[in-house]
Amino acid sequence: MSTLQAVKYSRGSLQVLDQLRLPHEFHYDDVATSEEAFDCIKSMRVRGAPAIAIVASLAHAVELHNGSYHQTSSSSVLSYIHSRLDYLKESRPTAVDLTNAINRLKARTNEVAAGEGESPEDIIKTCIEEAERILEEDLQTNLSIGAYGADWLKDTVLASPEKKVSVLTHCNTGSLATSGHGTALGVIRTLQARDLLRHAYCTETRPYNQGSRLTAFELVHEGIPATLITDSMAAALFALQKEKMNIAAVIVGADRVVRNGDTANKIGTYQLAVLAKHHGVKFVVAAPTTSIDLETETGEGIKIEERKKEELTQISGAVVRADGSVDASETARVATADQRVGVWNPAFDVTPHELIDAVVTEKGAVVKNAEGRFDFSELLPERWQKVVAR
Ligand SMILES: CSC[C@@H](O)[C@@H](O)C(=O)COP(=O)(O)O
Repeated sequence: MSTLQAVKYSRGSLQVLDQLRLPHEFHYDDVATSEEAFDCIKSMRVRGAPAIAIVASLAHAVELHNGSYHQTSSSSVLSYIHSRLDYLKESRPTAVDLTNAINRLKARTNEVAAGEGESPEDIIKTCIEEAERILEEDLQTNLSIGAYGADWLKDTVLASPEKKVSVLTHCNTGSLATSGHGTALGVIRTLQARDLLRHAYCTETRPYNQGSRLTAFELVHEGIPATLITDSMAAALFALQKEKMNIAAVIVGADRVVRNGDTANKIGTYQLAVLAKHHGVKFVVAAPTTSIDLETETGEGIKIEERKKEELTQISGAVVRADGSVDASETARVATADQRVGVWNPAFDVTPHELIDAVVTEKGAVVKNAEGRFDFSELLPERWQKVVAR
């Protein structure tokens, strides 16, 4: 079975799967410039914190590879690269992976430019190679998150190995949101591979339906036993199915985990954390360390993206024929509300750290300390030092 690929990259060429057409149609767009990447990210043809960072970095790498800078000085190439990266950073504000990737590319190109006799070509080559490393590292990162997450759940909620665990997830955090395997969905995949998973539930994830369009699709594609629910069914699921199905954890991804552990993720995550607490279900955030923002102290400092009203008042999909089959060649956009109604459409919410039991990263699982706070100083000693030194 082939794994789903959000991006296809070789040096000088980037193709990005148009996720707005899923699950009915597979179509890759060529993305060769920063402008094309900006549009692709903003319109959510690619989405998910790690995938956004990967597409921005690689699109700029492609742009550099295909450009001609032979007559330019090192300093002008450096400032060109940095201005393109700054532009890309504005495409979506909440996921910090993008900012972290851009800071990494800037720091690496600064380092090379500061060396003696480095040519514009050296700076360009460095930027391209660093962007490629971001892609390569992400897959390994996700596999590690999967392993640490499955270990943590096995140690924490599995009464006995025979008693497999069921979990609920929200939004999409799988291969389509990353370079492969996924974060929260990566944990579910690893549980399944270890024969520890009883059942996976996924929410529809209104208003953009990443859960029904993407996660449900990935779960079916991977042959994982799964059930789709609407966001509003989570409380009833815990009340009526928790004991029977041994639903032991909610596992979600993150767009930004700040210093005290408060976590921004897809709208609807916070209400799931409240419900999980009420029903004695563990609440786990699975995210790479690139989603951790040590600069921001608490969730109050996170900028939440607000999106256009049509995401609530309209929906698009493939046409269903009278016999129940889906005609992928015919799509329709339909109104689901009076188009004049006022709309509030925050794309993310912040789950307070009090409601989170563990943050699972590629370096291990972090739980709260005796004071009830997450402490990332041991996980990220260098980044921590830089922050506290300020
Ligand atoms: C591994 S992706 C983690 C998060 O980015 C994901 O849960 C999420 O909130 C995605 O939001 P989206 O608006 O689809 O980019």
